[in-house]
Amino acid sequence: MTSPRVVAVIPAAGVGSRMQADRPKQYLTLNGKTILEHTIDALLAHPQIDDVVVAISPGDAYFDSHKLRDKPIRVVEGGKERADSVLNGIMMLSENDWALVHDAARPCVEDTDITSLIALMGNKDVAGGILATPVRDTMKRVASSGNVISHTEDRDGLWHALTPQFFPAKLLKAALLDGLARGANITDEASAMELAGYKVALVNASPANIKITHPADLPLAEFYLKQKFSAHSFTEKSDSATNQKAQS
Ligand SMILES: Nc1ccn([C@@H]2O[C@H](COP(=O)(O)OP(=O)(O)OP(=O)(O)O)[C@@H](O)[C@H]2O)c(=O)n1
Ligand SMILES: C[C@](O)(CO)[C@H](O)COP(=O)(O)O
Repeated sequence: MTSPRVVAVIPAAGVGSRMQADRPKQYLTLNGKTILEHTIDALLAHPQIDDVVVAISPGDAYFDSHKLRDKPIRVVEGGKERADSVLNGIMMLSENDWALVHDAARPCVEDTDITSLIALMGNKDVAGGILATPVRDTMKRVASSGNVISHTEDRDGLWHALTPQFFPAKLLKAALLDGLARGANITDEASAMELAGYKVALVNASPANIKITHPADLPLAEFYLKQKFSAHSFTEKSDSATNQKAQS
């Protein structure tokens, strides 16, 4: 029996209001490429990802000018909320596919972390999983309004959910439809799967996989992308050196 396909679904239909830029943040340029192109290229480059679906806003005025349709991807319309965009993307998948949902705003994702996440496909104890990183700061809860601390949250066992988030497309589609129908606040795929009663695993991943949200995130993402690129080119150089040695 052939193994299920892994299809990346990239929600890229946001407006980026918190970035306060002159365009949606996924079309801001870092190191010569748009954030969206960095993210698409990172997923297309992963050997275990079979297909890429991108959800863009119906009124997107940037996608075509950046020649992104020239890439081997499929494009769908995004929706009002992120969960709607994800659902529209998942509608393009077959029943046996696994969906690897990854924010367009996270271009710094490490391929090794994606590999670790996809390995969950063989784990029968969970429905799927997400990349995550442990909370490092003391976490405070403020009173309902204002900025006065009501108490300190126990941070033991607290994690930042990242993306990609990886589940069988059939289960995720049903969980999203049910969660949205119930009016639940679905801010990531795992919250829909948890609501549906599934076990979801965390994969401890690089904290460099930031979601570019505010202006201060841009230079940090630029730094991480440069690090990634130099690490990959070092690997390619050392691999080719090894191959040359093997052939000599
Ligand atoms: N209706 C929406 C809203 C968000 N997204 C995508 O979901 C990802 C994470 O969302 P977020 O960081 O909140 O992006 P925005 O919604 O664009 O940002 P903001 O909340 O600041 O407007 C982004 O890649 C964004 O493009 C989407 O596809 N469809
Ligand atoms: C999916 C996500 O990136 C996991 O942390 C996050 O929930 C997206 O939230 P946003 O408000 O749509 O940026």
